[in-house]
Amino acid sequence: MPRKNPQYDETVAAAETYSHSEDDDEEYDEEDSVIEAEEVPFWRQHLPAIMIAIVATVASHLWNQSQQQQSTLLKMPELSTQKHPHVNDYRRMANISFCPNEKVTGGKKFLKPMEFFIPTESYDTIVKYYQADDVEDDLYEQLQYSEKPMDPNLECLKSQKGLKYKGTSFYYQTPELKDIYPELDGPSSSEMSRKRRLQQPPLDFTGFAAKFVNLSPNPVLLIWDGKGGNTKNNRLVGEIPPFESLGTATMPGHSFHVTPIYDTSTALQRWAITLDNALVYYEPNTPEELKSKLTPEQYIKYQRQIINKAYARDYLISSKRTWLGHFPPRAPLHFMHSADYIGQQHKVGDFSLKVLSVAPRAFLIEDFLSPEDCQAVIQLSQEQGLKLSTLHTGATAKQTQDLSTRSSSNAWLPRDSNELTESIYSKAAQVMQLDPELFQKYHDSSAHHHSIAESLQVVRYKKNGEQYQSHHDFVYPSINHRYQPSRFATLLIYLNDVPKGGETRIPRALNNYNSKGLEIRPKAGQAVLFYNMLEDGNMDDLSQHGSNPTDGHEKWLANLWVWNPIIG
Ligand SMILES: O=C(O)CCC(=O)C(=O)O
Ligand SMILES: [Fe+2]
Repeated sequence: MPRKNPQYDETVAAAETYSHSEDDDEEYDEEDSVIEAEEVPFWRQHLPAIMIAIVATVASHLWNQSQQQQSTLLKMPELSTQKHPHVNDYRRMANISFCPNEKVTGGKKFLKPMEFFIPTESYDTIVKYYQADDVEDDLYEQLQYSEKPMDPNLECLKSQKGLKYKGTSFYYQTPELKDIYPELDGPSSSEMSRKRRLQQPPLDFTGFAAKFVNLSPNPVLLIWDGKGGNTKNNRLVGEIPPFESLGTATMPGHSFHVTPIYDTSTALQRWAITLDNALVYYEPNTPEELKSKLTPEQYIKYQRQIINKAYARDYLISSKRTWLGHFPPRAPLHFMHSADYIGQQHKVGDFSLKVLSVAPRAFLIEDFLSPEDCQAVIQLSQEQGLKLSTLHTGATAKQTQDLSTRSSSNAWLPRDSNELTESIYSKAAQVMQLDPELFQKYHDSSAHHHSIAESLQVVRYKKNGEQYQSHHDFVYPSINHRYQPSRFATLLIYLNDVPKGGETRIPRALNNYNSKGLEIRPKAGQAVLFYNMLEDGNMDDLSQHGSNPTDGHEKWLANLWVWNPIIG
């Protein structure tokens, strides 16, 4: 997995090959990054030296960090290294059924049943998904399982006749304006005036998430063609290992291509991406060729992608949204606050959450921190030292710095830095109605079994126009991970008042009035909670957000990212 170690320069980070291991306490950073494609052959040639440099850099970083933390460490409860009970009976296959007359419903408003059809060749792969749940094979490492699968769905699957298997699951139906503004949808308004009054003004931001899948047995590089179609503007998005995928935020009409990893001048395939064609496949071989050519390990990975492709098509038809996740769909384990209409209030203990946006779900929490606490957090981050912020493109990519995308600096504060950070974590858990025990500091390879929260990321934007372009906070997990870990929710905590510029912007927030979507002016001590995932397990493309450039005033905020179901 990519590390967020700021010392990891882009050349080194690009040298990382894909791996499932969580090997230190490093955390993800955001996506949307690009680096010069021309650099790639260099690091390929120098791979051994670079690998040594990685080990040395990470080791020295960890050592520095442990030294730093020891000096500030307080007496905190012993952290568990056990798998937390909240994932104990987790089943990846829980939200689908292959049995006739068994409707799987999410049991919630806006969750609608849907049918999907997958090829019958995928029988073995489906059985293995059930078996992996039985034995908790979290990274789908076993090719064969000795135990017989237990799930009754398999009997139903076996008894199905036909060219495809039919299954049921559910999708989240994006609310419409009439749901969000019930007062404008009253019986008094005639059909004509209702239409006039309920209309999203054309949004001035048209970006969206796109996902690229590599169905070839060779790794490829994904390259954004850049502005103006000049090859000089080409930017590397990242490497896509065989039968894996890579996502990035893009704009309509932008084009991308893939190349072999040793020859960035040969475009194997090129796509112009649109919102209704935002999930694309590089598939140079026929299924028959692949069947004869692939190892059993590769073939099952290929099959997982084929099932996902079929599911994605049916999901798009039902929900009208791109499926950015992986089959089998799995609703988040964590509680999600509902958001029925703008202005709705939820009382949670000492806090009140006010709905700012229904799609995506975003809430304002006043008085989350006192002005003194805000200052103390800023000071703590300054003592630690802020470093230029970095970016990454998801589970399969590296990270880098791109000042035109993200120009701020940041510092990371673990939960147990002091009593104040400790209290921020308990408040965050309270606001999200999640178990505070799950918000642990995570620091070793078993981390994903016992924490759902990253360290607090304190961010400073200088006053001269620093910004963060629209991006998604979710990451795209590998298809070969039973938990499909991703950033589920973001809690933004504003640490100072910013009278002009620097607004948080959610540019695609559904609303009746504003072409800019939703803009939030930072106010010290206020927090904003939004979800990056939907209740059907898909990533929420509408959660795309950014920070407007500052305009004469510094901006300070803290990000707290919460993962579902655990940190991967
Ligand atoms: O600065 C903001 O308002 C948003 C920050 C953000 O989206 C991030 O750091 O991921
Ligand atoms: Fe963000």
